[in-house]
Amino acid sequence: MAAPFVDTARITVKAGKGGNGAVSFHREKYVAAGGPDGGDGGKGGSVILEVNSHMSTLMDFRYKRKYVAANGMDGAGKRCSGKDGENLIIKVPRGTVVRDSETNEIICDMSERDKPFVLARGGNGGWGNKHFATPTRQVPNFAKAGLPGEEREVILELKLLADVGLVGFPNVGKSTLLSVVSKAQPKIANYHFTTLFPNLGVVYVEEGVSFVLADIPGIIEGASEGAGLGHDFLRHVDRCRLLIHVVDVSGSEGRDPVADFEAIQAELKEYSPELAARPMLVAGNKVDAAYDRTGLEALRAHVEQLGLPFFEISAAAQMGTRELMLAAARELEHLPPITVYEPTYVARPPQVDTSAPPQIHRADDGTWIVEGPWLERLMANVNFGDYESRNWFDRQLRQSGLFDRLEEMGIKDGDIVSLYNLEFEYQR
Ligand SMILES: Nc1nc2c(ncn2[C@@H]2O[C@H](COP(=O)(O)OP(=O)(O)OP(=O)(O)O)[C@@H](O)[C@H]2O)c(=O)[nH]1
Ligand SMILES: [Mg+2]
Repeated sequence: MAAPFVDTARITVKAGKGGNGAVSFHREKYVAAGGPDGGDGGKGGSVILEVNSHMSTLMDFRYKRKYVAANGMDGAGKRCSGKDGENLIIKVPRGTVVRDSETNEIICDMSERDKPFVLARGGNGGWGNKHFATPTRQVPNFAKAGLPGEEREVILELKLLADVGLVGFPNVGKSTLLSVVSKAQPKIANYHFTTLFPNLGVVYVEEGVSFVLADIPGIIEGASEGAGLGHDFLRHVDRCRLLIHVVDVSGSEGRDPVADFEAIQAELKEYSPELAARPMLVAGNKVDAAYDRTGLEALRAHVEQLGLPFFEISAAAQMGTRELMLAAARELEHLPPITVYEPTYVARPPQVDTSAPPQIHRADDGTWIVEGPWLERLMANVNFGDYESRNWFDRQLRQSGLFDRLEEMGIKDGDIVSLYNLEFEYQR
């Protein structure tokens, strides 16, 4: 499978514990009772979030879920303070929103923020006994322990996923286009619904000019009623500033480009009128195979009449693709970011028949791999950025009997379960 698309992750962060203060007394030859000289413990390291603008997904967080900063060192004699624990810096893509996993409250929004954010504060070091000598207590035989560091579980969600989104019927060459203009390697095949999860790629247009391009599953007529993969995954292009509508103009499948174009426009409108009205470029693809140019020219006339720019391309032969990307970059220059976080569309989860038993096998590394056609459909329709949608997904999984099956097979707490592009630790 191509690099999975991850727009949400759950991680635990733990700041370092403060070092303990020391109990120690000054010792020197011929000095009988030296005073207390126990040093303080060092401060525990904090866990700090920082934006890295080169990251565009939350992928890394699938593989590492626990982030622990270093503890402070204990104090020592001779008034030596313990060393502070080192801070742990976690890099997140710009646009990451951090929520508390229990209350779902937004802790911080790393969209506009260029300053680091302290997510979990390190515990203070304990005082050494040198602080506790008083005229009446000359031999303080105690010191303070370091304080624990903060620990919390948070959910990272990525918004502003891509600047430009590819939309169109299945099999028109959206993934091929992404693969030739970026380093992304989405799955490409000559059948419908090759792409099940969105793919992202960074398009470097010229020095200093780049944007993120998203390739999503194809949509078909009736998608708003749940046909094909439905249209819920359009949420992944909800926040794209620009859409590129890809149409197959080769006439190879006996399709009419103008009718195809209009059918997709209608589905976009059905999903969200706002999205349908987004700035759009239209790409007539597979011109290399368009032996009859009638459909192509009809589409060009139709699109230009609507006032939309039209591009003739062959993604496979890389013809016209650079011009298209340059035009996209030029458009983006004057399109403001879309910062509404809450999706304008509330997902209506489709009916998914989960009665067929899933296929389960155990990988060499112990991961439980779960596969099944209904699972694909669940995955394509869940929006992990949306609380309701996540709950719906959880419910469906539970009802499917998957967890009972896993328990029969001997799954233990802490084992990793992998469902397509989602991995989680099993907890009873
Ligand atoms: N002749 C020709 N074939 C192309 C071109 N671009 C893509 N194809 C072929 O069209 C088929 C579908 O390409 P994909 O890129 O997988 O299409 P898609 O739109 O991503 O399809 P879904 O993921 O199913 O929505 C593949 O067999 C490609 O090789 C092109 O410019 N010319
Ligand atoms: Mg595809």
